[in-house]
Amino acid sequence: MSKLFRAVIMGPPGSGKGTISERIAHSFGLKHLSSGDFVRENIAAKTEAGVQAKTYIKKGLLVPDHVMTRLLLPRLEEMTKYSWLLDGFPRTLAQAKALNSACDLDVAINLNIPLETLKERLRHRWIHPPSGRVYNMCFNPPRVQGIDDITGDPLIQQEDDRPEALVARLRHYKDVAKPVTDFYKAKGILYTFSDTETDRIWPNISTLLNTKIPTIQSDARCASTH
Ligand SMILES: Nc1nc2c(ncn2[C@H]2C[C@H](O)[C@@H](COP(=O)(O)OP(=O)(O)OP(=O)(O)O)O2)c(=O)[nH]1
Ligand SMILES: Nc1ncnc2c1ncn2[C@@H]1O[C@H](COP(=O)(O)OP(=O)(O)O)[C@@H](O)[C@H]1O
Repeated sequence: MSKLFRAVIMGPPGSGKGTISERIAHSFGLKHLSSGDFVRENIAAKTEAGVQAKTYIKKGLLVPDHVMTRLLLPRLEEMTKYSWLLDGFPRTLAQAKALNSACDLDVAINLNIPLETLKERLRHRWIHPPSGRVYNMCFNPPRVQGIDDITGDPLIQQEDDRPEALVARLRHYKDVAKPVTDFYKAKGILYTFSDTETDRIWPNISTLLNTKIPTIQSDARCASTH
């Protein structure tokens, strides 16, 4: 039977999901699917779910589960031929259950980063909102300070990356994420990585995926010869 590789990556805001997802996509040839990008695409295309999502995002809220799953699951159906890594979804147990009924995951990567580290990182985070590109003035600065490398547009700092807002976001994250990590732990696919530096976490994730991906893709190759 053909078997592709399917993973999710979870972690609090600023834990490095975006950064690590890019490295995984690049090193292992998986498609990096970001829920935030899907939301932005749907808003730009003015789909029904996109119009609904926009009303929540404008207020700085998470998109409700039923809107999010309606927006995301059809996109995953378009990906049945590909191995992928999903970043930013699921964020709640309801989303994890919806995803579970749509596909079988191989691995759930969970990033566990100390609060002080997250606060420090997000203080230095600058973003290019139209593309979602993220910079860090210490870790991966833009070529010209305050300017997006690709478009030359000015970069901005997000309101909710301010320290006071961040503590509330992180507390909320913990409450909502715990049932999701418990769900994946019970399935035996949860892999938690704890450190203060992405560069120290990355080799461990790479080792894990090296053990998981070759076997799965060789299955897929056998299947494709029939
Ligand atoms: N100093 C330092 N900064 C890092 C490290 N890894 C990532 N960063 C930076 C890049 C960004 O400015 C910020 C957050 O990283 P990401 O945007 O990759 O995180 P994530 O996608 O989890 O955040 P989000 O859910 O979008 O808020 O921290 C690291 O090991 N050290
Ligand atoms: N799984 C999800 N559940 C609910 N809302 C989501 C989800 N993924 C993305 N969103 C919405 O889209 C916005 C942008 O997502 P993302 O790019 O991941 O950025 P952020 O770092 O702000 O979470 C989020 O702030 C949230 O409102």
